[in-house]
Amino acid sequence: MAAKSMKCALGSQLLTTRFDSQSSKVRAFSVRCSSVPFSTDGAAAVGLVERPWKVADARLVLEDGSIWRAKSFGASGTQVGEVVFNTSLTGYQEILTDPSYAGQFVLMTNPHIGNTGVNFDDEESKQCFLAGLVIRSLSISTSNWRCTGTLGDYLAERNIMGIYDVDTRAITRRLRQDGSLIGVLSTEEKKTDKELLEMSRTWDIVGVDLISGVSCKVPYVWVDKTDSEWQFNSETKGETFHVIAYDFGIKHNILRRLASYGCKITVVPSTWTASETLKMKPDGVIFSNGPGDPSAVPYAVETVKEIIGKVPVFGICMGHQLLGQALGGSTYKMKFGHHGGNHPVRNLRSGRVEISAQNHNYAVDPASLPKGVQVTHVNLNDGSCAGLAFPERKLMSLQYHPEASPGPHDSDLAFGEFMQLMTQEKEKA
Ligand SMILES: NC(=O)CC[C@H](N)C(=O)O
Repeated sequence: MAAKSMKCALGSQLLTTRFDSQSSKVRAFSVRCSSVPFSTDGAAAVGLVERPWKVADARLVLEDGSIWRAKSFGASGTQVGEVVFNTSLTGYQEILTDPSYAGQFVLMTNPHIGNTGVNFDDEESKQCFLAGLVIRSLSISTSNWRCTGTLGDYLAERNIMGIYDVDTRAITRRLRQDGSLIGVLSTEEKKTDKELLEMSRTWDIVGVDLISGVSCKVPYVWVDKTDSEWQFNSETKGETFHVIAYDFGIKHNILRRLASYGCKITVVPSTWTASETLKMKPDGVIFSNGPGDPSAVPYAVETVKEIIGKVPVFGICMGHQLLGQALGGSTYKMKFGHHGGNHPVRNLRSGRVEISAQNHNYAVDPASLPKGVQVTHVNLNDGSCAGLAFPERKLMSLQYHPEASPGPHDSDLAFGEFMQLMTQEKEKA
């Protein structure tokens, strides 16, 4: 009798299914769990026998003095960072690999995370730069045709801490009320609550250059495109533009979308000078997304200043904030920022509302911008500036993510607008 065995690795657990290929009947089924939890309420579990899959106790100590007890998965140790909440329902792997989260703990408001595991295609950068992951319930099993591993193993291999069985709703309400908070996550029992609190109160993310830690070190050429189901814009002319993309922490899908629109792309480090860029005679320049405080990177603002007006430029998120500053405007820190795949934005030129993917803690103050700069998009949740254009100086920018990944694709047309900007410029020459 021909029998086959299918194995699916789930952390250090093993799920084995044996089936008879002639009768197609499952003959044996076993699940071994040692690191993947069932969701249990921490308080309710008191007095119960410890579950075998629990890795370690962890504490998240926030700077307001609150202490959140949780269970740990992924890496162990002690880590400090700013806690932000993300309202995306899907796409945790893209979120984990978005370099703009460097220095931050991402708390997912969706309570059930890990159910699709991880795969090779959903990486948005070569590394996880975030401080850690905070979730309510870690899925006991993974089920997806692309799955190549579990979330727990993925985080452990990348030395990223995660916690589950923590009241993510209560923390989110606190962050909404009081604003973003610095926190320290620790699995080290010998560290006292006081020590961890002290650590959270002496660390700061404002004024720190986080871009230099995530940017590439040398230029490289990007060629990968998105798959065919991403072809939303039938009006692309198929012209080839050479685009220089400044890597302030660039997400791969920005590069894939540009490649799909027919661009030849050279990615350059954040410190690449304007004169080196202009010498390469690009048709356009992208200023990418990136982590941290836009006021902490004056060298990048200088570079942007020297490039604008000379070639068409498109700023995305951090790139948009740097453009705002380069134009003479100012940026400010928001109360708790925007993080998620469900933010409504109004395109003021078309009147169209786009549901957008967002991830930022800073915003451009439109009142600080000089005459001639147009606010093209507004976030409908709080009225903040979500996009700019200055046709005279061939620039456009968005505070959010037209490349999605994860998130809705409503704003992909922005890449088409950038192609138009480059076409107009080519026609003038
Ligand atoms: N996604 C990004 O580029 C983030 C921009 C900036 N670091 C902010 O938090 O506002």
